[in-house]
Amino acid sequence: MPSPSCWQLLLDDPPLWRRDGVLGEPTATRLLQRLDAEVSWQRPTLRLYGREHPIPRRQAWMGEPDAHYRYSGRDFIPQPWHPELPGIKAEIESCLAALGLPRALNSVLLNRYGDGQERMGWHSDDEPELGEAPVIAALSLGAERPLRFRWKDRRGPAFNLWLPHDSLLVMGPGCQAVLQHALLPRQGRIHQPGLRINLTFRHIQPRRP
Ligand SMILES: O=C(O)CCC(=O)C(=O)O
Ligand SMILES: [Fe+2]
Repeated sequence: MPSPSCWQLLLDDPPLWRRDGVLGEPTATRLLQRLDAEVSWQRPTLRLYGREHPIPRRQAWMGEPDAHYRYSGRDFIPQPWHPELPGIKAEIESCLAALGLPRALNSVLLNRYGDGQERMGWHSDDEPELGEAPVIAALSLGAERPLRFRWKDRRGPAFNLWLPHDSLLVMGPGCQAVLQHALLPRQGRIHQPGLRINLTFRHIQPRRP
């Protein structure tokens, strides 16, 4: 069980925490390599202003069979868990319990950014399937990149949270209601990070018939 002192509280209200060295080495690097090689990565298209655009990254959606997810107008049926992931999920659930946020996670969105140009635009993870005040636990593997946050009502300045290899970011209750986040492309030769894979574990409320 991780001790709460390992956590850095990066923002108080709403709460954002980060914990480094979650899996340890060589586990974290081996997981990065296995996921890169073994996951069936997809590049779906999204419809924007009447035109289809391939997403600027690759992704995969995994979890329990009833954890359907609607995202940007598309229905995602989860793939079965990669064999490494149920153990990681259990570890992250005990991390959340240590923060006083007991949650049963039943799905994960994996994002694969091949280089610094691959990215994710501004959004909140506030789909109805995630329920009221969702908690999102995101494990970062590979190249360190900043996740940028901005306030929906512009009450304060935007800020970066750097996410190193083998770190866990927890976006606590309330984050999705008042903040948006984005993984912006990195410009310039000195800012060319390599492969990064991010796993955002979630609890999806199974759809009622
Ligand atoms: O890659 C990241 O760190 C962000 C991923 C994310 O925001 C998401 O999956 O909703
Ligand atoms: Fe997100």
